[in-house]
Order: sequence, then structure tokens, then C-alpha cells
Amino acid sequence: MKRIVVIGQNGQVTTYLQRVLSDYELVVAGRDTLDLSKPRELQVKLAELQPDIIINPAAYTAVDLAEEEVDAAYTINRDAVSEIARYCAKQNTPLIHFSTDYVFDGSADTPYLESDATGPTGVYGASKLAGEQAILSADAPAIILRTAWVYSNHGKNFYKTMLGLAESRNELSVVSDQVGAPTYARSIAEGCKQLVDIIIHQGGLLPEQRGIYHFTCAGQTSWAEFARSLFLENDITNVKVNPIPSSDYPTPAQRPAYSVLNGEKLADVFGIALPHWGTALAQCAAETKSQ
Ligand SMILES: NC(=O)C1=CN([C@@H]2O[C@H](COP(=O)(O)OP(=O)(O)OC[C@H]3O[C@@H](n4cnc5c(N)ncnc54)[C@H](OP(=O)(O)O)[C@@H]3O)[C@@H](O)[C@H]2O)C=CC1
Ligand SMILES: Cc1cn([C@H]2C[C@H](O)[C@@H](COP(=O)(O)OP(=O)(O)O[C@H]3O[C@@H](C)C(=O)[C@@H](O)[C@H]3O)O2)c(=O)[nH]c1=O
Repeated sequence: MKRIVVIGQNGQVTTYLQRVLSDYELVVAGRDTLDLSKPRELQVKLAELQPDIIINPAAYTAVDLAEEEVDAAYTINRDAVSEIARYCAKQNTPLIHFSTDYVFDGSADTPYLESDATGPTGVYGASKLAGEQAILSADAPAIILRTAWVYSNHGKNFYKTMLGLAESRNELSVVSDQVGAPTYARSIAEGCKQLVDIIIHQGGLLPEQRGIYHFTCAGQTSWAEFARSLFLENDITNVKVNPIPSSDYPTPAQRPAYSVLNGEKLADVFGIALPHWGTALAQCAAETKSQ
């Protein structure tokens, strides 16, 4: 049985990967096994785990705090990723790594292609971009999946923040001038499993399949519309969402105004496409209600 090492323990994507990858021998490597804040240990520790495939959804994801904790963000999102990629290049071990829509500056008005110029507006996005570059320059057999606006019933995310606020408030102000694609962590895990199945079936990653892919739910919306929709799906009708400009919700890190990603490359190369964000939201809300 092929051994898949998934890095991280309680992250959103890791949580759902653990549910969908049951056909494989799964090693979930938490901080006690692989601590990404100690990059220099990683080559030896990975060798001990003997992975057939590595999936890395672990990252420093605190977008605003990253503006202060710059070193921590770069250590985890760039330096650790560089060590993982060097291991994968040496051992010819396929790597599936996750990146973000926040590598873009948000000035586009049509969905971003993988080949479009990047321009992160904050430390988190810049450190994730540096991680992508480290993988590409290590020449590892790797796929980099840029996803966006990840939410679920686990961990810290906008969906849970809104449901939490709805318990004590009947009016919320939410930005309406940032547009993207909310992506359910379960949809990510299911798409990722399809990718793992293909890689295992092929006996590895073909050279022409390496590189960056956009990997979000289909469609687009604003955070304000997403908030409205998630309340509706959860039968919450007593909370009013007031749309506001980003200038009325100042944050330490600036977010891209537009970060919709074009997913055609993944569909063309692997035949994988994630559901529309509205469909996935209904699935997530069904899970919320069943809890
Ligand atoms: N969340 C989002 O909205 C988006 C996320 N992404 C990217 O997708 C990927 C998955 O995101 P998501 O599941 O939401 O992430 P989460 O924030 O839910 O989880 C982060 C994971 O990283 C792990 N981690 C953090 N620091 C370390 C460390 N020093 N050593 C080992 N593990 C560590 C955490 O470990 P522990 O379990 O111990 O806490 C956790 O498992 C990330 O690469 C992220 O950049 C891209 C776009 C949007
Ligand atoms: C809680 C809240 C947030 N907002 C705004 C702030 C921000 O512009 C937007 C989203 O807020 P959050 O801080 O929850 O989301 P944020 O941390 O920016 O989410 C990002 O996380 C990283 C990891 C990614 O890679 C991105 O794709 C993206 O998902 O909503 C409101 O307008 N009103 C509110 O009450």
C-alpha cells in the first residue's frame, strides 16, 4: 500500500484529507513529527517517514499577524517548503503543495491564469509566493495548487467567524469590494484525492504535469455576498449584512480586490474541477446542521 505523508494535524484541508484518503496508508505528520518552524530538521525526518507522496497543506496562515511575525511566516512558508522540495527532488517523491490567491495584487478583472504576473500585497502572500518559487527552483516533481477563501466546519475561517458573530449580533458590516471564490475544504480534499489516484496510477508525476495549478470552487462572489449566502444556507434570517468598502474595515494586511482564479488548466491536464461555490456551501451547511 502506498504511503502518503500529509503535513499538519488540525488544519482545515488536513482534516478532510484524513477522511477521503482511506485507500492509502496515511501518515498525518503534526508538529511533533515535522515542525515546519525548524526547516533544517526536515530532510532527515522526511527520510525516516519514507513517503511515496507528500501532501503539504501546512502553512503559516494568519494573514494579519504575518505583517508582524514576518520571520515566522517566511520560515514556515518558504524555508520549510524549500527543504521539503529539496527532499522530493532528491528522492523523486511527488509533492502536492498548497498556495494561495493572495500571491496576486488583485488588479485584474478577469480570472487569473497560472501564467499571470504575481504581486502579493502582504507578507502572507509574499511568503507563500516565495514557497512556490523555492519548489520550482528545486526542480521537484511537484504540483502547486493555488486555492482561495478556504472555509469549513473546522479550524479558523470566515464561515465559522460569521456563524459565531451571528449568535450575538443582528447586524454585521462586511466588505463587498473584494471578490473571490469561497472554497470548501472538503471539495479541496476530494479534488486532491483524484489527483493522488492519478499520480499513483501513473506511477509518479510526468515531467509535463509539474507546476502551478489554480484549484478553487467555481464561480465568484464578494465576502458580503458570501456572508449573506452562508446565513441563508444555515437558516439564519435575523442577521442583516451591510455591504461596506474595504476602507471601512481597515486591517494590517491589504487583501486583493479581485482574486478569482481560472481553473481550466487543472481540468485540461487532469480532468479535475471543483464544484460551484454555492453547491459546496450547501454541502458545508448540511454538515454544520448535522453536527
Ligand atoms: N485558509 C485559507 O483561506 C486559505 C488557505 N490556503 C492555503 O491552503 C493550505 C491549507 O490551508 P488551511 O487548511 O486553511 O490551513 P489552516 O490554517 O487550517 O491550518 C494550517 C496547518 O498548518 C500547520 N502548521 C502551522 N505551523 C506549523 C508548523 N510550524 N509545523 C507544522 N505544521 C504547522 C497547522 O498545524 P496544527 O494542526 O498543529 O495547528 C495546521 O495543520 C495552506 O497552504 C494555505 O496557505 C490558500 C488559500 C486560502
Ligand atoms: C470578520 C469580518 C471580516 N471582514 C473582512 C476582512 C477581510 O477583508 C475579509 C475576509 O476576512 P478574513 O480575515 O476572515 O479572511 P482572510 O484571513 O483574509 O482569508 C484569507 O486567508 C488566507 C489564508 C488565504 O490564503 C486567502 O485565500 C483568504 O482565504 O472579510 C469584514 O468585512 N467584516 C467582518 O466582520
